[in-house]
Amino acid sequence: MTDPESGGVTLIGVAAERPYDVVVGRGVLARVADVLGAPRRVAVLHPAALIDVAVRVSASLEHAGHEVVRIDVPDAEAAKTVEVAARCWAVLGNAGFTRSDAVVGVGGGSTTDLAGFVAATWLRGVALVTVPTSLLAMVDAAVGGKTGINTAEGKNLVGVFHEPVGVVCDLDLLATLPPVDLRAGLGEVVKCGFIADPRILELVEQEPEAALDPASPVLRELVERSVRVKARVVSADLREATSEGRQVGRELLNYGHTLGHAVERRERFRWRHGEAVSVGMVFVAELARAAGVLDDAVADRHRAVLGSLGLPTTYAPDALEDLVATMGLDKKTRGSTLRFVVLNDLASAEILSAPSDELLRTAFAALTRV
Ligand SMILES: NC(=O)c1ccc[n+]([C@@H]2O[C@H](COP(=O)([O-])OP(=O)(O)OC[C@H]3O[C@@H](n4cnc5c(N)ncnc54)[C@H](O)[C@@H]3O)[C@@H](O)[C@H]2O)c1
Ligand SMILES: O=C(O)C(=O)C[C@@H](O)[C@H](O)[C@H](O)COP(=O)(O)O
Ligand SMILES: [Zn+2]
Repeated sequence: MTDPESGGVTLIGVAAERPYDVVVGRGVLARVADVLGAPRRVAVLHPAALIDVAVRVSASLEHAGHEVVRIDVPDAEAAKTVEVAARCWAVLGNAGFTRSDAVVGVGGGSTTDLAGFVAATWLRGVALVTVPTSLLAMVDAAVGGKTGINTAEGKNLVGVFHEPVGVVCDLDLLATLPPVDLRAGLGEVVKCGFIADPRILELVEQEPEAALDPASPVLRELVERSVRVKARVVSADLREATSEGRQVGRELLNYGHTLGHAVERRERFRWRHGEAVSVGMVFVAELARAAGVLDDAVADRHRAVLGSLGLPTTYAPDALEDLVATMGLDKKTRGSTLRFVVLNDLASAEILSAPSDELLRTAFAALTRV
């Protein structure tokens, strides 16, 4: 819903045990204090690169009477480790954080995933507000309550569901986001287009350069549409518990992630998440085509849309065995049965279980062809 009284701020509701809003607008950082309400201790987690934003958020919290502790965490995936979480727990313990206190994550998806994990685990759960600063975190990571850290065995293997009490997306922050990270965020935006909102695909196809411009109204529309997709899917299946047979619940949001997460691990997290998901979506499109469930037009559209944004659409030909081993630990896998979210049409998905080696090889061969 857009609130005309609030200067073009859009509020998108998420139905959780305690429903919350995603605030989307420009110059909206002060809303963090509104979300937190009565004064308390607040830990603001942020990477050094975003200290200016963290200081602004902290100042507005202090102005509202909160007692703020800032915690500088490593940048990007280096934040998502048990060692970093333990360092944050130590700060909270030493500062006397109780169950009435709160954690605020200011940063990209890596920071909000870590902040969520720390908030979920400290005293078995304190309030969390996410302040996503990257496109990817605004449209995906900061919304929906999935928190997590990585282990040597793979991506997000340790984590809990812990919904934020609010999400504040200040679009002005995208002005400083490096273009490579903006592009990676569009990987998740395009995912939302394929799984639920084809208008997103049309907007990107019509003006890919506007999608890559942080000041453009097109990008704002893409953000709002993507957040709506995420909010709708999450609200219907908060704990990713309702995929049954071929029915797809929250696992829908994992489109492209089965192979994508394996690529991230294989690349030692030097690839951006959104880049790996881009390759992962092309792979599942090829898998669905090879399995005879997806027509050529929709399958080909994956490569075309992602390629028009400069996202990767091919991968190393010799990697399949290694990737299959890593996918064995994907959260959708049951026993030794690999399960993939595939499309049978635009905005229509099903689960493809236990694909044969031949099917996997066929899809992978198509992915490695330039
Ligand atoms: N929990 C979820 O539901 C969910 C969903 C999608 C992705 N994720 C996770 O999110 C992570 C990826 O998030 P990401 O792409 O935001 O990566 P990121 O957090 O690593 O941020 C990318 C880079 O952008 C910088 N940055 C962020 N905002 C900036 C700004 N406004 N100005 C300048 N620099 C800025 C960061 O410092 C970092 O160097 C992955 O770990 C992924 O697994 C989680
Ligand atoms: O919110 C979800 O559910 C998602 O799957 C969104 C994904 O974009 C995100 O990368 C998520 O962190 C992946 O989750 P995982 O359960 O596969 O670790
Ligand atoms: Zn993702």
